[in-house]
Amino acid sequence: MNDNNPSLKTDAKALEVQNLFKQFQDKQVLQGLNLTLKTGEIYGFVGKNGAGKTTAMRIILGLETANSGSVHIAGRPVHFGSAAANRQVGYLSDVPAFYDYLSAEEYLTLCGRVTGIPASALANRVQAMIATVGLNGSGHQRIRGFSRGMKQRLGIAQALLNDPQLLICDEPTSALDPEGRHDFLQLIANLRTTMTILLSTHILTDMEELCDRVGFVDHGRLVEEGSLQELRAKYAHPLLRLGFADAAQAQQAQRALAPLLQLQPEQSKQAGGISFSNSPSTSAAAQYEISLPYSGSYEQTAHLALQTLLKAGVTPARFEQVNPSLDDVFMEVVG
Ligand SMILES: Nc1ncnc2c1ncn2[C@@H]1O[C@H](COP(=O)(O)OP(=O)(O)OP(=O)(O)O)[C@@H](O)[C@H]1O
Repeated sequence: MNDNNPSLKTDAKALEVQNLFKQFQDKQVLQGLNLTLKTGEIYGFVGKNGAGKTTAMRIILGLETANSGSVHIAGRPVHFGSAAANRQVGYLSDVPAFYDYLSAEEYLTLCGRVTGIPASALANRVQAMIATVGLNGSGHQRIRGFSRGMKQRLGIAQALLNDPQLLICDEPTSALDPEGRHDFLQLIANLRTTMTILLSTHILTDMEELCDRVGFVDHGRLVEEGSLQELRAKYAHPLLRLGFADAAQAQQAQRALAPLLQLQPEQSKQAGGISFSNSPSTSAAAQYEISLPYSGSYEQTAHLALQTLLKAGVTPARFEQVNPSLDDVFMEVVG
């Protein structure tokens, strides 16, 4: 697929957003957003509700005007309402809308006609897309009977119909159950290297496996970006997490470990200290929990912590190494 796709063979940036500003009434939504996607990468666009992700995506798609700034796709400028831009980009919304009295094949054929795919190529293209998204056998079925996951697959088929250089997915997994999410993410992973993909999401665990890079947007600005490895190294410190059977043991452990790690017990977890978890939903041992951030070797830290606890006469009910998740990094950057 995409053998004729020039963006995958040139040095032009797949997407270049420069200094984008957008105001709705008196609300400044985008405040100098810069975003550059390398050709062929999968990029996670992450931000809290209202950070400006959808607005940015709509401007990239030529569906919304910007007050100032520029958007280029594969070196070509995008203007509001520009059909040329739409041809280069495939778009999938969180809950795509269809004419659900049509079958998947009829719907894709209609979309292909509207977007000008030559009649001679259309039938084959529709079948190829149905196969790509794993809807074989369901092409004749009315969309009305499709599950959400199937609809999302059909949405991807529609987005890919024009052989876009850039695929933009806005919260594509938010309406799916875990199995639907898994299948959808696998489908996106299979598209890796055939095109450039920009995915916005709140479900950060979905990004962990999939994205080559992640960018955090906050108040309409890109505040940080990098590979997960880079972001973890910069922001997220690994933890030793220890669970205790009761509060007394946890407090005793806390006193013993505090001088060892040169941390004051009253420091908050965010400040890199020791904290108690008292979530009623967790097991007894997990309710009295101490988290110890560390840098350097896990083995050395774990030995030291265990020796200290044994000396203090406290036995942890649970002892685990916790690697920071993307959620932790996100909280650190925009929390
Ligand atoms: N057409 C509009 N008119 C007025 N305000 C708007 C319009 N579109 C978006 N906004 C406002 O712009 C802000 C950013 O919205 P946007 O949808 O871009 O954020 P988002 O990061 O995609 O958030 P979410 O994850 O909740 O979709 C919000 O405060 C929203 O209410």
